[in-house]
Amino acid sequence: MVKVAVIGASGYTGAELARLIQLHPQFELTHLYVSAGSVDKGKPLAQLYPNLIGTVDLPLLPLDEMALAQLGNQTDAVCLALDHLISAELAPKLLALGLVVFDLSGGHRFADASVYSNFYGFEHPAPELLTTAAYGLAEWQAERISAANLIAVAGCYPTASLSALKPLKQAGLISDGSRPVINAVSGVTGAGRKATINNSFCQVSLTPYGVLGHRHQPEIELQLDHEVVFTPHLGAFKRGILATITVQVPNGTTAADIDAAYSCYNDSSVVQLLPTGQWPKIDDVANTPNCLLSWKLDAERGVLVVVSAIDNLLKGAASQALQCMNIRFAVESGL
Ligand SMILES: NC(=O)C1=CN([C@@H]2O[C@H](COP(=O)(O)OP(=O)(O)OC[C@H]3O[C@@H](n4cnc5c(N)ncnc54)[C@H](OP(=O)(O)O)[C@@H]3O)[C@@H](O)[C@H]2O)C=CC1
Ligand SMILES: CC(=O)N[C@@H](CCC(=O)OP(=O)(O)O)C(=O)O
Repeated sequence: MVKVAVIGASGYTGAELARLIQLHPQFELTHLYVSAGSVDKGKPLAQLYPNLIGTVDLPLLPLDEMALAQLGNQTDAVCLALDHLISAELAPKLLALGLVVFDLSGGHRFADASVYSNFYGFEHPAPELLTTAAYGLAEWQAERISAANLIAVAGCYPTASLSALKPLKQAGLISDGSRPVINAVSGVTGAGRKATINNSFCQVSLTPYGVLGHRHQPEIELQLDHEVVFTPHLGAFKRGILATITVQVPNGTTAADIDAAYSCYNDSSVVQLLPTGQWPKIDDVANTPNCLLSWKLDAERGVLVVVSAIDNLLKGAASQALQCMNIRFAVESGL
């Protein structure tokens, strides 16, 4: 059994990940942590999430210096379901203890530290680590993930977008000089568990945010090696992301070319193509680890529309982290 602890376990992604690890036949969930001063320290996780009663019995422990120092003897891997800067500060300490670190935040997704000052609002505290991290988009980075001790689990919108776009890029089906246009809507759990005025029920409607400046635009561009225009939206539902992506394809592109590009997912149980004419819905992916894709081509005008749907807390975070853990420790799926 591989022993795993979760830090940030009372949050939305941490709680999902705790459940998935607990149910995995080859992982043992050892500890759940919150901050040293957390109002939830000492409470069983299942008190915060009663759907976990009988599944996860562990309490939320305060992560003080002593708990941190002991982790090296108590566990093999640690998952960070934390704010980006806190993750970036903790990761070097955990790696120094010999632990394998799976970071669900954006704290290690860029080799170039200047992205953190430009898009995240902080100077990265451990820039020397950034080139050692494997990007955790499971279907595309298995080789690097299997060899890394620091895995930067892919972002939620980037997962939806890249799952749709990478097969096209790989097949040369994105016109040179064009920028795919990604319009994506996320449910409110994407903003985390902490209450703010922007995620309060009566405030949420359907609106874009982060226009021409969201931190996921450079993440998508880096991993796609192609410029895009990305516009996120917040919608009045709990969980899920639906991305509608418009792509300019080269002259002469046929439906058979698109089919061939997406055949890379033929053996995937997670990323699945819907039959032509059937579009994914949020309800089809909420509470599942799947990414559902569907597309339509206007061959005459060279325009392709691809729709991609995921659960932001699962394929966009926790179940993707579990996929990465499966790859890193060479164990069976357990999803
Ligand atoms: N929500 C989503 O859809 C997605 C989120 N992510 C990323 O995953 C990370 C977690 O997100 P999410 O679950 O939504 O966040 P939440 O705000 O829901 O949870 C954050 C967790 O971190 C804990 N925490 C805060 N400070 C510390 C600390 N110093 N030490 C230990 N624990 C701490 C909080 O508990 P307490 O404050 O009580 O200590 C809580 O358990 C973020 O980086 C986010 O960007 C990635 C993909 C999707
Ligand atoms: C609806 C909402 O607020 N979504 C979050 C994205 C989710 C997230 O946590 O981003 P990472 O994947 O980079 O960690 C946002 O736009 O900041």
